[in-house]
Amino acid sequence: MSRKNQTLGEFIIENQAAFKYSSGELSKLINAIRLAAKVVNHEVNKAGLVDILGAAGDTNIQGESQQKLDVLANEKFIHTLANREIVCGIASEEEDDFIQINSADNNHQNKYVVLIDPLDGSSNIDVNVSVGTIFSIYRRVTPIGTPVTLEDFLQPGRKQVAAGYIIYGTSTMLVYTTGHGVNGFTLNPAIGTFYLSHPDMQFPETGKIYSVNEGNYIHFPEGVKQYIKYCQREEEDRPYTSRYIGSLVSDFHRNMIKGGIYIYPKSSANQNGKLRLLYECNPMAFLAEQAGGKASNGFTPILDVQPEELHQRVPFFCGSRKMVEKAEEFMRNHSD
Ligand SMILES: O=P(O)(O)OC[C@H]1O[C@](O)(COP(=O)(O)O)[C@@H](O)[C@@H]1O
Ligand SMILES: [Mg+2]
Ligand SMILES: [Mg+2]
Repeated sequence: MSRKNQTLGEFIIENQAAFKYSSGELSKLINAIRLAAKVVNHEVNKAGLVDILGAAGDTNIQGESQQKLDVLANEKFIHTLANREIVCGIASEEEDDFIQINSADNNHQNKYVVLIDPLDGSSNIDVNVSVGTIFSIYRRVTPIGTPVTLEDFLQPGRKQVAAGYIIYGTSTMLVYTTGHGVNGFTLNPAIGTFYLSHPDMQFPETGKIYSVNEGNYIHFPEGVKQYIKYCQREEEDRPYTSRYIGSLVSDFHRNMIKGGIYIYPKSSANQNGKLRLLYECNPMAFLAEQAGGKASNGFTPILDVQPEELHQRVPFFCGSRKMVEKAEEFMRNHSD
């Protein structure tokens, strides 16, 4: 039974037995993510002091200008994961293709693939607003002893064995699930240890916060426009409050604690929206469902969407169950 203020290390060991394939490898993997999180946290916290603010000068496969911290966080996570004999492949927002990681005996014995958004909320890095890292973990489907293939990464979200995020905010937290609820751990920077501060996190069934970039309003589908109008009307428990940090991890985290909905819909400019299915929407959807919330593309649960490409985008509706259901109702009733 998890105890408040238990360390993350203790929690991982104690909960390992609850995991179906428990051979200790997933625990080692979560421990590696914990280590990489601390390394990146250290860099984020002193970002203004050393030369890691601003653009790195390259663009990633999505045509986005890479920030120096995007590149640094990407390197730290890949390096930390690759050196621990647990992963056979890594895919990242900042890498065009997936990275093959062979086991020390050269026999492709490792079982897990990891997909990461090394630095989420890149537009907020230089302005000292909270950012994050998102991770998603699958067991490979191709035979052990053979190199991983794209097939190992293009699994529906429902197949995830673990997912989570790190939020580098007023405090640094690691929030994750292995399919047995969602738990949040806060880093004590003085001693570099994560403690269980938010056991069994739950989305309130409904809330009064909506998060959407209204600057894109005119390009939104009619269903989203009508839902935003519904949120703003003086009726019942409305109007709701608009809150949009512009870092998915931070908007999600706030909504999970206070109740709310985050929407990044398709638009006339982006037919599939902006967020990436594999390393943004799937992990957040797994967390949302494990915390009693809901996540869809406006119609279908995100976790049931069959991925086709590594960096594919998907419209994203996520948060308190009743609010997402209401938004879906508007999408059904107001098709473009
Ligand atoms: O500036 P916009 O278009 O509202 O987009 C903000 C969204 O884009 C993101 O920054 C995309 O993630 P990255 O920063 O990892 O590319 C989300 O964190 C955020 O919710
Ligand atoms: Mg992101
Ligand atoms: Mg990113």
